Amino acid sequence: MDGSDAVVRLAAVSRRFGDVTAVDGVDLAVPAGSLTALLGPSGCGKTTTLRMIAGYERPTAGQIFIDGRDATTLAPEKRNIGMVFQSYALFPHLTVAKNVGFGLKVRGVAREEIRTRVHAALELVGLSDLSGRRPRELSGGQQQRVALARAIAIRPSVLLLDEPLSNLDARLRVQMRAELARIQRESGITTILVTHDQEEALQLADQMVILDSGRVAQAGHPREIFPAPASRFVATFLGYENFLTLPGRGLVTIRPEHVEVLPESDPDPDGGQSRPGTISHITYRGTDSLVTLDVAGETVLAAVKDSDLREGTRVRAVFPDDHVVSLPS
Ligand SMILES: Nc1ncnc2c1ncn2[C@@H]1O[C@H](COP(=O)(O)OP(=O)(O)OP(=O)(O)O)[C@@H](O)[C@H]1O
Repeated sequence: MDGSDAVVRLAAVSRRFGDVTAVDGVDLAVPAGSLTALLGPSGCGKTTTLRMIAGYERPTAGQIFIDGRDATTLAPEKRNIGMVFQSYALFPHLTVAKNVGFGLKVRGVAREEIRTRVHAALELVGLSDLSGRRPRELSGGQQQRVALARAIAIRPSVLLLDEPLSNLDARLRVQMRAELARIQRESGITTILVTHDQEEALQLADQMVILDSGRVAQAGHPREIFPAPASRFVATFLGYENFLTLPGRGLVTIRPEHVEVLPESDPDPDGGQSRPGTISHITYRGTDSLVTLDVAGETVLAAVKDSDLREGTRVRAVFPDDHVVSLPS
């Protein structure tokens, strides 16, 4: 897309802090109603990018457009942005309803209208019954929903979420992820989510933007990126663990669950290449076992279901063509 229908657009945006270039020439277009996930390892520039969109940080170069307007130097409160932080930042002395209505009150919205919008926002996040409680009387997941409702109630042009699920325990995180997907779909609100969790991005995003040292390493729909990472960096970040050179293919990667382990005496299979190797280690993981193979001095990981395999056994590691991804070397 050329970005003309984008709610948020970044054009060659950079941000330096002294010698550190936190964000380095990022172009980004976030279409209306979509969810874009900014993703990458610690220090890659996710939060700085989000803070520049929110207006808490100024770019040292480039431009930011919101709703088609140049917002590069606009104050945060003039940007019509809803934000949810890791810490939720709820007001402890205010009830849930007052927390959710806070942004509307400071914007001078009439009392009746505030009541209607607070009700709708609490309904959307499934908290209508708890509107009179204070934040300390809520679970982490419920506080999270209040923060979301508060951000949505102002009807922002864009909702910015900075690692919103990272303070929740693993089970709740998975539940809230599904809930966030539903809320975003139902509200149709344009959303930018910062996360270092690739599963979260894969599940939620219409567009994934993977950052590496402040630059866009790859951007696209999860279904495009996941099967075809453009570089070793992206592949590693998406959980591809095997990197090896295959004749006719050059440098390739393959996920452990796609490597097959056969008896050494088996013939080369159709539709794939294979290598003899030795099992150096087996880790039982409940639903499968992770088998570490030494293949001519290279380490190959294979996730196998049934395992009467033993350490020290000679085997054949098979790399099926349709799961082998070529990488630039
Ligand atoms: N105010 C600042 N002053 C100096 N350096 C900064 C500042 N803010 C960020 N940086 C640096 O910019 C780089 C990018 O930081 P940023 O917080 O954007 O990364 P991140 O991808 O959000 O990381 P994390 O996942 O750890 O939060 C890092 O090297 C960081 O140390």
